[in-house]
Amino acid sequence: MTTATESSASRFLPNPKTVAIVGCPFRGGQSKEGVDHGPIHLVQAGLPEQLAGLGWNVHFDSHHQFEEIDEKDDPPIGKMKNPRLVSRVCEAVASTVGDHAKQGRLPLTLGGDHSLAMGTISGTLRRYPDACVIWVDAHADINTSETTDSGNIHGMPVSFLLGLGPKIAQFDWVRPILQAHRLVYIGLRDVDVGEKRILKENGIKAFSMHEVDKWGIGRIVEMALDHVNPKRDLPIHLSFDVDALDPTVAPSTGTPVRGGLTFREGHYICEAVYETGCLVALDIMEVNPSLGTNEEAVKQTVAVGCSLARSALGNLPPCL
Ligand SMILES: NC(=[NH2+])NCCC[C@H](N)C(=O)O
Ligand SMILES: [Mn+2]
Ligand SMILES: [Mn+2]
Repeated sequence: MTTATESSASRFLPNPKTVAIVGCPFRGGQSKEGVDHGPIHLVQAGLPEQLAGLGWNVHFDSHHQFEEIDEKDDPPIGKMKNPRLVSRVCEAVASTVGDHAKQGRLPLTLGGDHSLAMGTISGTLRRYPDACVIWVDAHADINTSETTDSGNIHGMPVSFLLGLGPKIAQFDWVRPILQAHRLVYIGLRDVDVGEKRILKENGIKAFSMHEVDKWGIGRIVEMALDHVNPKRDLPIHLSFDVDALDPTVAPSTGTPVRGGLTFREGHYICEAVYETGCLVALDIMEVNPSLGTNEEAVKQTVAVGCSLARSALGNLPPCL
């Protein structure tokens, strides 16, 4: 018989395990309204209580308060929209996430748009410099200020984390940087031309939906782990954009792309990462309760955000 404590062994977290929920009501990395309400809905749906039910000490006081910058004081830099705002918000998130990690807590960041991962991953790397990143997404989010078409910074956090593209003074704080071989993608299916070139030039490993179809999700997660964490002894930051899931599974998100992960494939990734005992930080991003055709779609997406987090934090299917 496996008890909750036995099955929750973690290589990096002190016992009893503590999760710090970092709610980030932020939308400045893209232009659609509503994604800033994502974290509020996830918490209202009972996520803190659900994690407590899995045996975690749950740290959650309130959502992150961000400074505001008037739009007229934040003109685009090149094509990049809201650059100063995004930079300052992510810098604040980096120190919050980094501090939680230094206190031995697992930061669970609720987005908000995916530009926030520039902050969350920077924070993780301050505590765990050898951490690897598993980025689950329909998109590569690796545009630079030069390759972006949209100008939305939620399509660029990875390039900043890797130190790619032109140096931009406002983002000087993004340190330490992530090494390309410590990053792996799962779920890609909408990658811009410039992004494809960047992935190739930097030898970044990516498992698109084509490979998921070909190998099945079990093999894919194994191959992804073999790439970034061959001995299963490095800390893992899992950054999960809910648009990695098929829009029939997670409809309420800003940039849905058909042909995505099934409900089980998405949850399997989270469960398998949990099982490594190496998870040190988790992001659940891009839940937008203002989008989706009806109330049911919103509820479903919020519920899926919560269940992905539960799976990554040890909620294995009942017979396991
Ligand atoms: N985090 C996301 N949902 N990113 C979508 C990015 C879409 C597109 N590649 C862009 O640069 O704008
Ligand atoms: Mn995406
Ligand atoms: Mn994303």
